[in-house]
Formats: sequence, C-alpha cells, structure tokens
Amino acid sequence: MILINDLRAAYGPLPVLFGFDLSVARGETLALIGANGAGKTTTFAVMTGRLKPQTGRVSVNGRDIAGLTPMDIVSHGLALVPEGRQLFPSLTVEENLLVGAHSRRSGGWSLERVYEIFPTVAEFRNRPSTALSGGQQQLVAIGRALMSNPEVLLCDELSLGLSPAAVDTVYTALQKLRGEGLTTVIVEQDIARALSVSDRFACMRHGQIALSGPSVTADRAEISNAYFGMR
Ligand SMILES: Nc1ncnc2c1ncn2[C@@H]1O[C@H](COP(=O)(O)OP(=O)(O)OP(=O)(O)O)[C@@H](O)[C@H]1O
Repeated sequence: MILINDLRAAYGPLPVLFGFDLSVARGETLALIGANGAGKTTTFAVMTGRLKPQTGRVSVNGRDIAGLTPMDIVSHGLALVPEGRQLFPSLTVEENLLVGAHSRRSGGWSLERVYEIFPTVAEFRNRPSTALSGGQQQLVAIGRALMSNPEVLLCDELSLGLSPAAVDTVYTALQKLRGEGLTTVIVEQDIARALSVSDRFACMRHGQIALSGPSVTADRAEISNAYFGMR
C-alpha cells in the first residue's frame, strides 16, 4: 500500500534522508523508531507534502505522491496526527474536528463516528479545545485526522508530554482503530510501547533504515544497537 524507494531529502544544503526503502502493507501498523534527529519527522514531512524530496518515490496504492501539495496528499488518503497535536486553541472541539473534514474524501468517518469511538471527545464537543486534558486533546487530533477519511494514518509522537495514564488512553484508542482496517505509521520514542502496538518496526539512524522486522520477534539488544549506532 505504501512504498518508499530510495528517498533522499534535505533542508537547504543539509542532507537529512540518505536514500532508504520502506513498505507498509494495507491494514498494517508500522512503528518508526530512532533517536532524536534520525529523520522520522522528516520522513513524515515528505510523505505529507511538507518537504519535497530530492529524489526517490513515495507511492500509495501505486500512485506516486512525492512532491504533491499537502492538500492533494490528503485527497490521496494520507492524514497526519502532528507532533504536539496542533489543535486550534480558539476553536471548540467540534470545530477542530470539522477542520479535518475540509479536504475530505468519501468514506465512513463522520462526527458521529468519531464521537462513537471516542466518547470523551463527544462529551466536550462544545468546549474550547484548550479546556481538555493533554490526552483528550490527542484524541481530538486523531479524530480530526480521521475526519478526512484516510486510508493511512501517520501519528507523530502521540505520547509526547502526556502522563502515563493519558498515554494509555491514547494507545487504547489507537488499538480500537486497528480493528477499522486503517494502515498506520507511528513515530514513538518509547520503544516498548511502539513494539507493543505495531505489527512491524523500522529503526532509523542518520536518515536511513538501520533495522526492520516484525515487532513480535524484535530483539531488544539488536534494536539498541541499531538505535544507538553500535553496529
Ligand atoms: N526545518 C528544519 N531545518 C533544518 N534542519 C532541520 C529541520 N527539521 C529538522 N532538521 C534536522 O534534520 C534532522 C532530522 O530531524 P527529524 O526531526 O526528522 O528527526 P527525528 O528522527 O524526527 O527526531 P526528533 O525525535 O528529535 O523529532 C536533524 O538533524 C534536525 O536537526
């Protein structure tokens, strides 16, 4: 479903992605892990049209999306839950959700379905988004992404800045979505958490994939080596 081939990207003169391949099958959850600066967010930036790659291919269902605008990419079925949530503080919870419907594809997600799957969000629908706890805001950010009816959900550091209880809430919500047939890529600092919620992992180091494989049989020592560059 998602195929990345020989992806290279730079910020001006600074090369960040050094040519790697990655694939994610339909309905699969892939955990993209790696130390700070490894290139995970930059990979998402290319996948969502926020950064043009220098070379390489990113395709979704066989259609090349590299270099398209963010709006076009949403219409091809990719939605991002950005790092830090980035909700609009002056809008209510429901208004934030409706922002996600702006470049909506046809499909089954609606306000009602988001409220059904995340009842706490429904409870606060008319409140300003800032009135919610961090964990609740993260559910709104996921709900906003779902409102575009994506096939692929890209989640950047869902647990950043949240209490352990809130992280549990968010990941329980994500598990619910696994039953909905969504293809999901999560960037997560907590390796144990990342492995426990994913089918496969890919560990980035210095803009390349240093190690990948099924999460269930992942060898922690091998991952540490790949993560910290000890091999
Ligand atoms: N807007 C930018 N301009 C210049 N350099 C950038 C920019 N964003 C990221 N970088 C650099 O690109 C490299 C990869 O950063 P990236 O954010 O993709 O890493 P990451 O794996 O997501 O790490 P983190 O967990 O810290 O977000 C780093 O060296 C970073 O300093």
